[in-house]
Amino acid sequence: MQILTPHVYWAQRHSEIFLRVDLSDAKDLDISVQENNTLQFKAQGHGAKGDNEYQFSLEFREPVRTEINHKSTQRQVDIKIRKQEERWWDRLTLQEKKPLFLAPDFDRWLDESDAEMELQAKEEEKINKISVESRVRKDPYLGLKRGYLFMYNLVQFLGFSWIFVNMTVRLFILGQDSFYDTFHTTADMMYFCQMMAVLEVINPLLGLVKTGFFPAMIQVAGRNVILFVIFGSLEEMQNKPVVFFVFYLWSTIEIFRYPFYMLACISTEWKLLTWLRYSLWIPLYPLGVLAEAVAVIQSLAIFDETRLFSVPLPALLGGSLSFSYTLQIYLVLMFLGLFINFRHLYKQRRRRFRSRKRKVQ
Ligand SMILES: CCCCCCCCCCCCC[C@@H](O)CC(=O)SCCNC(=O)CCNC(=O)[C@H](O)C(C)(C)COP(=O)(O)OP(=O)(O)OC[C@H]1O[C@@H](n2cnc3c(N)ncnc32)[C@H](O)[C@@H]1OP(=O)(O)O
Repeated sequence: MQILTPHVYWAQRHSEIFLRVDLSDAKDLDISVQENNTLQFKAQGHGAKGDNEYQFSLEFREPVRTEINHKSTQRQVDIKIRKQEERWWDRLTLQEKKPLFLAPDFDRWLDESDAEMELQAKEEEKINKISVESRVRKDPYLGLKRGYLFMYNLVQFLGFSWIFVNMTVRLFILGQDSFYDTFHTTADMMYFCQMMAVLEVINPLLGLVKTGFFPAMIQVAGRNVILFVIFGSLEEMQNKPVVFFVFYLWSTIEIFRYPFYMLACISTEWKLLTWLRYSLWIPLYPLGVLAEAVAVIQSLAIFDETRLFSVPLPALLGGSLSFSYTLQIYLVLMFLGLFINFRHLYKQRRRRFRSRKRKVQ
């Protein structure tokens, strides 16, 4: 009886061999690797010579493991065999002359260097997976932390947007007249947002964000002195145009900063928003500090006059020490704070754009 041989296609990787046997609807498969390192294949199926029994054997170039992985589909039989040693073979069979029924499987074919690159990519993928998994495992509260930060940023974004839109609309409708009652129309919301902002000092302490504690403290304390001490406690300050400029400058940066953080919480980035977050402060920060300094200077005479927060002194030293002296020291601190935070933001900007450039390369 004539022995029919199917067409067999092969490809290899460093650790395994793939065989594709061109036999459709194969049944009664008998596939094994014998002790002499030879693969024996026998099956009933539809091949080049119609429905028949087909068989072949292949003595491999180097030792292989005896366990075989195979899958029969409607079109073919796929066989995977592991090499004993992870090594690239220069041919499949021990005999130099290639059997006639054997051909390269070009769908799977890789030469040695491509296979090495594939191996490397797989290794890297494995390492990445392990590092992501270990990060998640290390921090079981990651979802909770991100959820909290997302909500915090959302609330701040809504608060500052309300202030910004309210002031802009009033500016368009009332023109310069809107400068004089900024405080009465927006102070409640600003109080709320700035009280919440205290969390921005606590968050880095709890390790929730990578922000430095000092820059955040300077920012929050600096604004709260202006809001609660200068504007909040002196009615005479509340209808001055400077309130408009201070609130407008604060809210302009925040309507970009908080959405940027919200996106960071869901590992998303919009390039334009990132650029605005890390660029707008360049003009806004000095202008903000200037407006705040004007507010402090305008308040000095009022504190002298009202003696609010003045420290009682022995009669010999002349009654009381006006709070305006403390504010004069604070004015110096403000410019020191401006310098520290300007440098911090400049570094953050460089880090951000440098790492983005590296990612693009
Ligand atoms: C007791 C005595 C006190 C004396 C103080 C006296 C000095 C007073 C001087 C005060 C001057 C203040 C003037 C100021 O009020 C004027 C103005 O504000 S004018 C308007 C313009 N202002 C600004 O542009 C400043 C805006 N503010 C800020 O940018 C921040 O508050 C600041 C702390 C200055 C810097 O932010 P940060 O360090 O957080 O930088 P990053 O945004 O790059 O964030 C670093 C990474 O942390 C992640 N992060 C941070 N916060 C969050 C959050 N809430 N949710 C999620 N993620 C967050 C962020 O994504 C970064 O991560 P990654 O590096 O992975 O991207």
